[in-house]
Amino acid sequence: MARIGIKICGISDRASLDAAIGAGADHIGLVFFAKSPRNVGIEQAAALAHHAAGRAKIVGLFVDPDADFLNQLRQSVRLDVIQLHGKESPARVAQVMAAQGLPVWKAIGVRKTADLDAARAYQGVTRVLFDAKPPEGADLPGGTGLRIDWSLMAGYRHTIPWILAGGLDPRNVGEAIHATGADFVDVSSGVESAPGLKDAEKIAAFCEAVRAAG
Ligand SMILES: O=C(O)c1ccccc1NCC(=O)[C@H](O)[C@H](O)COP(=O)(O)O
Repeated sequence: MARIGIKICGISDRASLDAAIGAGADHIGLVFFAKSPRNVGIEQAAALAHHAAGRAKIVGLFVDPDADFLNQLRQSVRLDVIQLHGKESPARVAQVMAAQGLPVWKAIGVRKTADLDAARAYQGVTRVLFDAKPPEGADLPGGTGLRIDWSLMAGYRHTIPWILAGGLDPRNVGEAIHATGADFVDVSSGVESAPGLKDAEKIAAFCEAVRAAG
């Protein structure tokens, strides 16, 4: 089996960034969403992206961003991937891909099989990221620690490369990989000691568990 991709999302300080890369994460998520405890400012993000250059890819995570914000941010922050984690339509996702000229990942909230089918509308996107669907009216659309019912994904025929997210942690990620066949996993709150505070030991344990499962 090829190496399983790992994204550690919601990094906001240099020590956690080094811990994630040192543990073997290949993608680092920077959250640009003011309501999130993981939100990073433009200067902070620029410094983190610069520090990670050549060692890991930087995924900028946005919730229904407007074009001005994306354009302004990209003047300062070097991104490798844009992750759209809001209610972006397939047409809006295609627009962002064309305008920004970067790989785009679209997050899809999953509670039932029909939610997996919803991903088919996003053909052409670089990857879809299946995350647990938060309850209606929740403050955050992601980084919630909620988990997908992995049995929905067993044997599912995907038509777009995908990533498994939602409630993963060092203890359950091996089982999640075996249950779903994921070849790319994403984690945020499962490697934190408090919301927004990454824990280097948990990051290392998570990456080790992914390697063991692969
Ligand atoms: O992490 C956030 O705070 C966040 C805020 C708004 C939109 C998305 C957000 N995170 C997206 C991610 O890619 C998370 O890694 C993913 O939702 C999994 O989170 P978790 O269940 O905490 O591992």
